[in-house]
Parts: sequence; structure tokens; C-alpha cells
Amino acid sequence: MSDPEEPLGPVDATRIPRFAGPATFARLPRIDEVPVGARAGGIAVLGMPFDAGTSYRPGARFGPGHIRASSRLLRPFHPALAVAPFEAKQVVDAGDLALNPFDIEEALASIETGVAALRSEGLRVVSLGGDHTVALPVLRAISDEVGPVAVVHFDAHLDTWDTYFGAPYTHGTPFRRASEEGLLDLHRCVHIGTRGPLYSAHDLHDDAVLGFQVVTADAYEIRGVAGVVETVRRRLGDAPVYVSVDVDVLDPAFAPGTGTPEAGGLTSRELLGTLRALADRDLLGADVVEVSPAYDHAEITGIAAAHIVYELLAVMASR
Ligand SMILES: N=C(N)NCCCC(=O)O
Ligand SMILES: [Zn+2]
Ligand SMILES: [Zn+2]
Repeated sequence: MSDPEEPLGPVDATRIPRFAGPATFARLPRIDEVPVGARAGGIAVLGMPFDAGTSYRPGARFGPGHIRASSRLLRPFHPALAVAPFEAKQVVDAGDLALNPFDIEEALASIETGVAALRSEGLRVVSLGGDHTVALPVLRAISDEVGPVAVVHFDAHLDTWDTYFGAPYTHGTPFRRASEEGLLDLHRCVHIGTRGPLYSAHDLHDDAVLGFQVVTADAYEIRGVAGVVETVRRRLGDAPVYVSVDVDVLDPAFAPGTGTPEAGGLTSRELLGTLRALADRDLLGADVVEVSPAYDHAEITGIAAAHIVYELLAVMASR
């Protein structure tokens, strides 16, 4: 029997093979297996199978299941941070939200309600996308509680464009809408890993007005992880942060399974190292989005995404 005082942890891989048993993230307990009182102060991993906001390759609606399937090999101890995240915090898999694939605004409302419900139980939420549109309603739910939020946004793209085909809610527009809606701390938001062609030079001007500083992918070549981290820390001050990770921030060599791939991206090691440097921060929540398994090979993208989620959980458990 498990000790009711201790967090209920993942299935023990030395007793039940990794390729057997429940298909939750990292083989963690389902939310309904942990009493409400024991969940408070914990972390919920929440699937958002939604890709009606994609502008190019679809398929991110299958991202949550793919990330979970690729998370079976994760182990309980994070050596670089010296933390056992599933012992330090009660982490649960809250399953997937049921999101209307034909009505974007209804889907966004369902996400906001779903995240708010978990947060009202005292759980922080790590979202598994889904396309990047899902970040907007998550920020609505968090900002509704704590006011304008500092966002660290890892992405090849700015995602502060205005509309596509006249549509305001897409995966290329969540951070413009968030800024317009007053959800962002305009002095404390930063993009990391930006690269590739834009629509026009105005894109960068608009982006700065909307509240973002840009750290390009090239900055890693010039200044390394430590240099990037220094810039980010200066931007954030000591504010609590929301971390949004579009898996296309990684080079397509490290994450081919995504909707809008761009050459010249980060290595997995650079991304994990940058996330790790946030371990002394108060993380309000996080997402890992844009995993599109139909374009993945040998679980390359799924494994990268599972490790990104694990890094985020370890960072959250470090404080
Ligand atoms: N959020 C992601 N992954 N991509 C946005 C790209 C929008 C475009 O097609 O220009
Ligand atoms: Zn992107
Ligand atoms: Zn994005």
C-alpha cells in the first residue's frame, strides 16, 4: 500500500515493464486516483488535442497521446537539478480536454474553463498541445487570477501576427491576442529561438510594441546557453513566469514532427539547458505544443517533447 502522506508516484518500471500498464504521462497516476486534498499544491499534466488553428501541416490534435507514449522511459530522478519531481510534488495526469474541432472559440472557452477548474483545486497545469492557439486561453485563466503575466516563449515563430484569412484565433496569433487582452506583462515577455523568414520587417516592430524582446536562435551560436540565460533573467526580473514551448523551436533535425518547421533551430540540449536555468523561478504554468506525430519518425519529436515536459516538471518541483 502507498503511504497516504506521500505523493502517489509513477508505476515502478523495475516491477511492471515500461511498455505495459497505463498510458498516462510518465506512467503517473490519473487525477481521479488521487484524493482532492492530496492534489492541492501539485501539478496536473493536461492534454489539449486541438489543431483547428494550424496554418500548414495539421495533426497536432494527436500530440498529447504521442507525447505520453514517448514518456514511458522517463525515470524518477533528475540528476542535474538533484530533484525527484514526482516525490517533491504530487503530479497527476488529468487526461485530455474534449475540445470542439469545428468551433475554435468554443474550444478556447473549454480550455479556459478546464484550466481554471484545475487551478482552483491548487494545481498548476502543464499543457500538452495541440497547436499554439491553446496558449491563449491558458493565459486568460492564469491572468484572470494573477494579473498580467511574464511569458518566456520558445518558438521559431513570433506568433504575434494579426489574422490569417481574417481569422483572429490561430496558432500564429495567440500572443498578439494575449497582449491586446491585457494578459501580458509588457516589460517581461521574451521570445527565444526566433528565426526564419517573416512576412515583413513590420512584424518585428509590431512584436516589440506588443511587449516582447527577441532572442534569436543565432544567439546560441554567439553567446551560448549561459549568455541567453543572462539576457532572459535580466528581462524577467524576479517575476513569476509562464513558459510556452513550441516544439518547432528545436531544429527539424531534433523535432521533425511539427506543423511549421524552420531550419536553423536549437538543439535539444540547448533548450533543456535554458529551461533548467529557470529552476529558481516561480513557474505559473507551462505548455509544450505543436507536436504533430504524423510527421514524426522514430519518436524523435515525441521523445524531445516528453523530456521538455519532464524538465518543466523538475523545474517546478525545485522550488
Ligand atoms: N505557431 C506555429 N507553430 N506556427 C505559426 C506559423 C504561422 C504561419 O503560418 O506563418
Ligand atoms: Zn512555431
Ligand atoms: Zn508557435
